[in-house]
Amino acid sequence: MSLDDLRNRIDEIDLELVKLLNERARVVVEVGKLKSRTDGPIYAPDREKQVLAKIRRANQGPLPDRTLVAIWRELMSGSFVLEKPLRIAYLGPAGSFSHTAAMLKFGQSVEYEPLADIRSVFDEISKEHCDLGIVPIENSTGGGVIETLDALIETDVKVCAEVLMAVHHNLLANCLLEDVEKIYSKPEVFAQCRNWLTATFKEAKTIPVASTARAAQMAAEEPNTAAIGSKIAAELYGLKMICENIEDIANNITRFLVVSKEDAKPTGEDKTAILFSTAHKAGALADVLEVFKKYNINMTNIESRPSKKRGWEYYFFVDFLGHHTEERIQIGLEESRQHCLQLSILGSFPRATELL
Ligand SMILES: O=C(O)C(=O)C[C@]1(C(=O)O)C=C[C@H](O)C=C1
Repeated sequence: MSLDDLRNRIDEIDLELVKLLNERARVVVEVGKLKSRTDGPIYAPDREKQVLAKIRRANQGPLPDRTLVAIWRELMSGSFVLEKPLRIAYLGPAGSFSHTAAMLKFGQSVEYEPLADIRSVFDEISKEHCDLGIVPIENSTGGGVIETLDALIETDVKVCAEVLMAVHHNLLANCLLEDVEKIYSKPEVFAQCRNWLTATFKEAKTIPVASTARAAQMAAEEPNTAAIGSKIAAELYGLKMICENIEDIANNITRFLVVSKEDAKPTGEDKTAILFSTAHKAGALADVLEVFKKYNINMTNIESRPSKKRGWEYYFFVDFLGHHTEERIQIGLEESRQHCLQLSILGSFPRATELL
């Protein structure tokens, strides 16, 4: 076949695809009507997981799964607009890693709300000004994100999904490396680039700010100043990437949580996040973990934060495999409660198994 023949065939297929996509969209409109009658949440993380798993199973190539998943994510982004335009809050300004994670997860068709700090993301959900929020919770090099952990203690939002994203840091500036006197970034990012920073600079001052995108914005306005952030932030704020991939560990992954007023329905491959506090006495945490062992509750993360109410009392954050509606987990959590001052379920959500 000639090039023209092949292109004619592509044109025919494209027209069929447009028809099919709109046929799908008309069904989505019906789903939206049903949900508005039952007041159900628009974002259905369990169904999203099912749809993407079905697409992967059906794929016989030559397109890679990754391409089809990206297309279907964009389709579902369009579905939100047809059902109810979603507003998604993230730690801004535009160009932050949270922004990139949000765009990869929820696509181009939804509305995004950049906020000045992580706590504001939680507050916007609590006040129902936004439908969903996306916040970093832990990084494979730097560990837990304190602002997110504290906001989970202090607000009533639920966790409905998680997202894993590879994060690469770059030194962004409009001056030469040897002229850099000040570096702005998020404290967690300095921690992820600690060895590189000590090896590269003797004198440059590191100054913590709320986000990497804010750092880039500020660096663009001040002489002899750099920021550590993403390639996207460099492009948005007119900075050059003077050193690339400066993270100490190349495989640097951040886990984000999607927060909302409701958690997710079971998918068969879920995680649950809980928060509990124990009294300051010997073996208090061990007693809770003993119950987890008894009910085969398999933990995937544990973090602690001071209670800020009494000295040496802590809140513990635990993630484990399974959904809180499973009987084994319900019984296990009830028994755990007896060893806690307080225990709350932050939410169950589909387990993320791939990078975005
Ligand atoms: O099935 C739903 O609940 C939908 O909202 C439809 C749909 C889709 O386009 O397939 C949209 C977004 C996701 O939340 C999951 C599914």
